[in-house]
Amino acid sequence: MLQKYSQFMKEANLIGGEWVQADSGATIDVINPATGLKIGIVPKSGRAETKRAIEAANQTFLSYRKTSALERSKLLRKLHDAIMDNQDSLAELLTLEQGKSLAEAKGEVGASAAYVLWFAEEARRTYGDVVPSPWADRRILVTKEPTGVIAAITPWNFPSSMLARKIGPALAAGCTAVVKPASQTPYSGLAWGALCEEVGFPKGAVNVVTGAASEIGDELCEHPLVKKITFTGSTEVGKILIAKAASTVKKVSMELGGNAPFLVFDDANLERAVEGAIAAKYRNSGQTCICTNRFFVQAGIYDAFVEKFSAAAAKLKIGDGSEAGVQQGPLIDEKAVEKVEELVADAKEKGGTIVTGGKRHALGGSFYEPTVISNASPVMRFMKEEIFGPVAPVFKFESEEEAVDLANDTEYGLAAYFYTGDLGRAFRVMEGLKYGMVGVNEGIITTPEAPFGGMKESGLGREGGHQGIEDYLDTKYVSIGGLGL
Ligand SMILES: NC(=O)C1=CN([C@@H]2O[C@H](COP(=O)(O)OP(=O)(O)OC[C@H]3O[C@@H](n4cnc5c(N)ncnc54)[C@H](O)[C@@H]3O)[C@@H](O)[C@H]2O)C=CC1
Ligand SMILES: O=C(O)[C@H](O)CS(=O)(=O)O
Repeated sequence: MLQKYSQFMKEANLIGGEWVQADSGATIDVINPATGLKIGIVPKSGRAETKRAIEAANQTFLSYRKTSALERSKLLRKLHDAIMDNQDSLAELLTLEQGKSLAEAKGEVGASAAYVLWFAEEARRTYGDVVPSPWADRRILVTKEPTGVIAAITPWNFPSSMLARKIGPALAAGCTAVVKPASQTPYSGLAWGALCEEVGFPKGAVNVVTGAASEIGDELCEHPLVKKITFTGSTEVGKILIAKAASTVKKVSMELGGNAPFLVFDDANLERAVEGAIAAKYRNSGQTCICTNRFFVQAGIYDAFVEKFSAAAAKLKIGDGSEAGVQQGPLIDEKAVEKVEELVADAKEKGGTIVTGGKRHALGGSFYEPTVISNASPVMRFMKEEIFGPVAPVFKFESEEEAVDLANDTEYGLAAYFYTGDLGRAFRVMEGLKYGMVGVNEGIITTPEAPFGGMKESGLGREGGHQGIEDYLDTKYVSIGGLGL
């Protein structure tokens, strides 16, 4: 039973340090995906509220940018501690609005804190350069300065950790932020606003606005005081934002859609591959941008893999994420289930065999059975379309070259995984895959120390790693003469 979340359930927007309602008084209902019941409301804000949030963020930026790196680092460490001190409450809120199991929600909150801690440390390492001057009487400096007001637009599938990957580096660099969480999962983002206030970030450093996505998005993309758009979500929306941001030449970071391949070679450790496959497919009920979308298994190990993988998938415990032991919750909404049903029907029409699952769960609502489909073929929609659900199509391949070609046959390039016991094959395949992130004999790879991001139409920029803060800094070259040297 969820009992601790209410303290963070903010039903208002945070603008310039004030918790306010929409100008019109309009609200949006927030629904628990597990029950279909309303859990609360949030303001339906629009352009006017967003404009005020941008202006508040800019006013605060004028002073916040002058804080020392050490000051910012200490504030971020306090934010890390506050998140961890409230991990259970924040996890309950996350499960309530998004549906994932409490265990996964706790993991996401922990990951959020880990990203904040990483950028607390990175805040003090935004080094510039002193360059040997070509002129005897001049000195050359290269400095790093905070970009300014940034706009962070986040998805419903990881409403906390996706924000951490944006707010963390922004505040570390000396930027201020206007955040637009997904309307399906606004409370985690609003809780971030409350936590930032609680630990002492100045009023206006973090502003959180909920409401009509396109209205808020247009204001964020068009307002001249917003210097950067950082977005996590679908490639379709990412392209809209890139185009709109062009009008004022804003910097953009885009973490977009995926179509992850998972290759299993005959020489793989089968038990390890099955364990990695379950983790890489069914985390968050398959609703992650780096979930495996296509399994490619070499002919010699195909039947054994399908048998063990489907048996493991069938054992997953399905239910309301707030219940103890639940491993897979509901999909986010009815539309998501209908998309999954379409893709499964297409596969069956084109010769796919349902080995386990393949239909809505007996719990009803937006629960769907963990599904494995064998005899998958490249003519199926799975090959090109992101499933974003607990369905695993398993394709067979003969040669290493064929596997890499099949894996790369997509406009996406976010994450890829493969299992092999052969070192030479590991390097050939790692270097042949056109993806921003590759798991070798591992199905879970995300960590703050590493740069998260994709190639091709999976995005621009990186989040995490030492690269993650660079997107929030501007480089300035200074040539100093008249020194009488
Ligand atoms: N590359 C990555 O790290 C990740 C990518 N994704 C991708 O996101 C998708 C699922 O998440 P969704 O939230 O459904 O994606 P979405 O693209 O529909 O929405 C993402 C965010 O953009 C907002 N939005 C939608 N239209 C907008 C507009 N015209 N202007 C401004 N904001 C707008 C939404 O309200 C939400 O806050 C999948 O394609 C998934 O692959 C999700 C998580 C991580
Ligand atoms: O939204 C997502 O899919 C996340 O990027 C996945 S992860 O960062 O939690 O691995």
